[in-house]
Amino acid sequence: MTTSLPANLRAVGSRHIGNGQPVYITGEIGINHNGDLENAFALIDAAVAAGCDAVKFQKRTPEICTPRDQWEIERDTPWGRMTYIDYRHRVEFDEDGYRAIDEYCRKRGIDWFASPWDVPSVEFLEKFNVPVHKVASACLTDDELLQALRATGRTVVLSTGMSTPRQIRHAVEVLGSDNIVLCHATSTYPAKHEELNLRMINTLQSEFPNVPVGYSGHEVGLQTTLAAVALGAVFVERHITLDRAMWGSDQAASVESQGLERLVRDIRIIETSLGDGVKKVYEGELGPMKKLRRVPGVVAEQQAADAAV
Ligand SMILES: C=C(OP(=O)(O)O)C(=O)O
Repeated sequence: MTTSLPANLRAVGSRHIGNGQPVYITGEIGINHNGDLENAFALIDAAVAAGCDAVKFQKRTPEICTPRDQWEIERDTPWGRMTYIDYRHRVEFDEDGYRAIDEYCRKRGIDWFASPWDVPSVEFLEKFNVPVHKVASACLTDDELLQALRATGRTVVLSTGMSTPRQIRHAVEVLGSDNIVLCHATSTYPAKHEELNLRMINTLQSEFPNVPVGYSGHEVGLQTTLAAVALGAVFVERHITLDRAMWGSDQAASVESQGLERLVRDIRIIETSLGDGVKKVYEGELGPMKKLRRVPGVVAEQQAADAAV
């Protein structure tokens, strides 16, 4: 699993995340499937139609992830009134469910992975050949979980919402910097634009120069995620939904299928437009140069000489 790659690239199955690679775009299904495999398949279809590289889920062991004092609290759900712990089970897929998802994603030609929220969920996901694991911002301080993820040898995407710089540094140390992708995030749903702090992408790039940096967005709208790509994010994750009005805590801050198509289209345009930062005179500029420049230079020779330096 861990191979010797250039320092700023990370393996994701047969692909790579990092500079010079297409942005790895993930449609975060999370629990927006509401425990229904047909919804999950429809969301996978939407991600494939948009051109996403992957879909993502969240995997929890409800008894570990739900504080004991919350278990018996009753709530109204689309499936009737039930306790919180029963609801948490209702939105989890079992092994058969994930086998069906695995098969469907293979058939549709898209990667899938998940954020395990506890150690048994890491073991559960390891039964599948997932290309990468993700650490949710809420789990960044869970050293036991990070150690279990490190032991898998797979690339780990570490989200950094709701975290202090010291906590981020510690998590990077526990995971090891050579096998992770860092992800800037603000963990509010939806996140306010004035709290997105997108320049953190550059701060993370400077502090961890050999670690690819991405963005996990929870804002309303698409422009700010595109700005994240313009700032150099090489991994992007947005929640996706079949309908923002559906029941569920993450639906309202999610992107519907048409928005997702626009997002992927525009990310591909931006990444192509960013180029390599090396100045050149394009063939197509020679005609306008001839017409518009009063003092012609010797472009071809100079360009060849510059390239030789
Ligand atoms: C909540 C998650 O991630 P983030 O913190 O990036 O939103 C997750 O991956 O489950």
